This record gives sequence, structure tokens and C-alpha cells, in this order.
Amino acid sequence: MNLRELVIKTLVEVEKNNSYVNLLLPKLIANLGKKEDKDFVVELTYGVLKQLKLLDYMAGKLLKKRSKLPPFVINAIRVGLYQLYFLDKVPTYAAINETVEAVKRNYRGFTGVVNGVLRNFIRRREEITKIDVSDEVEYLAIAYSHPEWMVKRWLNQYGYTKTVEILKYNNHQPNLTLRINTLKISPKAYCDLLNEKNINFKQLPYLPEGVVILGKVGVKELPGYDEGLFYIQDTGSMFIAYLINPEPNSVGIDACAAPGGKSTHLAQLMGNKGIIYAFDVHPGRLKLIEENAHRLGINIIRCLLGDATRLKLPDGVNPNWILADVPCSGTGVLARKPDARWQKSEEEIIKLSQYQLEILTNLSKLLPPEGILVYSTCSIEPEENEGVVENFLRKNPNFVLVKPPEWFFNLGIVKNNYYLRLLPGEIGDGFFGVILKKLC
Ligand SMILES: C[S@@+](CC[C@H](N)C(=O)[O-])C[C@H]1O[C@@H](n2cnc3c(N)ncnc32)[C@H](O)[C@@H]1O
Repeated sequence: MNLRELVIKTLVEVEKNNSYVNLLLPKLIANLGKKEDKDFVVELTYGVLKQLKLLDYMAGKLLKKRSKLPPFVINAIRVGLYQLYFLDKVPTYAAINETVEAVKRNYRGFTGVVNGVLRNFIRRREEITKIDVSDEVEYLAIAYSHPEWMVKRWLNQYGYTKTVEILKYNNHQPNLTLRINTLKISPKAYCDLLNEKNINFKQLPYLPEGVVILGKVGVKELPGYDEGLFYIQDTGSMFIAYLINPEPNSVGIDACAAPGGKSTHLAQLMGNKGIIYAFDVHPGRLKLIEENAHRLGINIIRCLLGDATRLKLPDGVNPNWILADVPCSGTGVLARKPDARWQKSEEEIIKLSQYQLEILTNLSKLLPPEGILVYSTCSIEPEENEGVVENFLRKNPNFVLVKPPEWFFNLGIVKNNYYLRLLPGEIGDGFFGVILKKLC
């Protein structure tokens, strides 16, 4: 199978079964010998998934009857166009010939169509790539390949310039960011290991344990993965543990904890002293917390199956803090999940906000007076963020908002005095968090 064929088959599978590409792809490329081949397949698959709408717009100008084409052929055209438009490093002849070859092997009768479309693109490139649409929402949705409903909401919420920044960020390949496991190694010693391996990186000045890897490096190529010297985690996500800033020996609940990014960070801030009850509703995902905690050498996390909408704590457990890192639409992290933007809907956002409020309300009852409840999402939709919190506060006057630490203000990431709100591209991915305190 040539590399394009592998990409096309992956795209067909993702589209047909709504499969998660980040789970599917590693298995499919495992048998490819060369690293360049693996990188190429990942880049092409992720790229096509992100640019789907723009590619289909261009294909629409080149095709008469798209609806009659089998999914394999539609995806072959997308793969061909993506290479011709976005990948300067792929010679035109290779992009066309290899893609057409893949079609010949699978759908021989459509070879001419695909060949014709790709060659016509070369001839009529300027006309085909020009977006002849006057409506602003439709234009941006095509140009930056996002669903129209998303663009419309962000324009209403954040205005034109910010929206374009978000759209651009979502289409770029974000750097790998990692959190050094200070339970096992100091930030300085880990950075020395990166230097020894000639890996380019940038240490985050405001988060000494946070490191951005510059350039293409696989997780397993970084020093100390198996030894648990780091955890892959976006910068925005790392801020959430600092909203709680737990004391060593405190007792905490992470109510929606899998795969354990924030639980393990919290354990790290606690110096692996105290106890964290990490719940998740999905047994399979609970295992991921156990694996991660084990790899990182953390032994204060107790993993428990539980539904945060009706969670009961083990007898005698009186938490100092609770984290509600709730399931959300994930519109803050679309840059890392290329297929996600097409799998969301506006209705889902409203439904999720009701679910999130239910979780927050139930968790609030488990907290003793003076306890801290942190609510967080990786969504940038106000309904899931400020909306849930304001609704909650209206019904629960025994809770008040607490300001984030001073250094958050210095970074300019606090909105309206209380809300940590990061939009995609401001520092990294989009995140939201807020601290609530129970008065009585
Ligand atoms: C945003 S993710 C949590 C990420 C995690 N806190 C981390 O930092 O790695 C949300 C998690 O909530 C879980 N979840 C969804 N509904 C839940 C519920 N009713 N009760 C508990 N967990 C739930 C999902 O399985 C998912 O693992």
C-alpha cells in the first residue's frame, strides 16, 4: 500500500465510523519503517481533516457531480488537493501520480476523474483557490475550514480579529508541551537532559515545570518517558492545578479525572503527600489515571468509578478541595484534534452546559464550609463557562467567587477579575477555570 492509499483509507474510516483519528492512526502507522513516512502520513491525514471544508470547496469547482463518487475517491481528491495546495515539499508529479495510483488500485474506473481534477487544479489554480463568497461567516468558514455555526458564534462573542486568530491557531500544528515531573527531577536537570539530546525547547518563565518542545519530536524520543520524568500537558491545562494550589497533606476530589493530567499535577504540587480521590464514569479511562500515576511515581491517587452527577464520597472523607474538570465541547483544543470540529454541534453545547451545571451542583454538596471548588473546561463557549458558573451562583448564594493568584493577573489571563479565560493561541490551547468557595 502506498502512503497516500493509507491516508485515504484512514480518512474513509474516520468519516464512515466517526473514529477518533488520534486513536486510529498510531496503530496504522506502526508498521511503517521510516520516521519520515510516519510523519508524512500523520501530516497529510491531520492536514486534510483540518482543511476539509476548503478542500471540498475547491473540489466543488472542479467536479460536476461529486455526490456520485465513492468515499474513497472523494478522499483521494482531498488528499491530492491538499498536497498540491499546502505541501510545497511534495513535488507536483509525486502528489498527482501517487494519488492517482492509489485510486487505480482501488477504484480503477475513477482514475481518469481524479487525474483530471488534480491536473485541472494545477492549470486553474488561481481561479479555484479564490473564495468567491461575499458573506463574512461563510467566507471565513471556507477560508479557515471550520463549521459556519462555530465561526458565527465566535464572531459574535470575540469579534473579527480575535476570531481569525483562533481560526488560524486551530489550523496550525501546535508544539508538544510537557510538564516536568518535579517529584522525580528538577526542571533544571530535565532541561539539561533535553540539551544533551540536542532537543530545542523553551521553558515557560511563569511555569517552571512547563516546557514547550520546538520542532518535530515524538513523545518517546524525549528523555525519560518510561521513567516518568514528564507528562504531556498543554500550558492552559497546567494553570488549573494552580487555581487549587493544594497544600501538601490536603484531601482532594478530582471528580472527572481521566486520564489524570490534572490529578497528577495536583499530586505533584502536594509533594505526593495527602490524598486525591480521582473519579471517572468510564472504567476504561480510569485505568489511564492508574497507569499515568504509576509511571510518574505517584501513590496518593485513589482511582474510583463514579458519576459526578450523583457522586457519594467514601465514609469519613471530608475534602479540602474539589476539582470539576467537566466534560465539554472542547472548542479550546481543536488544534490538537483535527477531526473534532466536524463532530460538534451547537445543540450539543447547550445540552453540555446543563450537564455541567448538574455536575457542579452535585459536587458543591460534597464540600464542607471553607472548602474550595474549582470548575474548569477546555471550551471557549460562554454557555459552558461563565454561563454555568453564573447559573450556579444564582442558585447557591452560599458560594462566592475567589480571585486567582496574583501572577495570573500579571500574565493578563484573568477576565472580569475572577475568570481564567484563555482563547486558543493566546498562550496555547483554550481553557477556562474559576475558583468557588463555600461559605456555609
Ligand atoms: C475533560 S475530561 C477530564 C480531563 C482530566 N481532568 C485531565 O486533566 O486529564 C472529562 C472527563 O470526565 C469524564 N466524565 C464524563 N461524564 C462524567 C460523569 N458524569 N462523572 C464523572 N466523570 C465523567 C470523562 O470520561 C472524561 O474522562
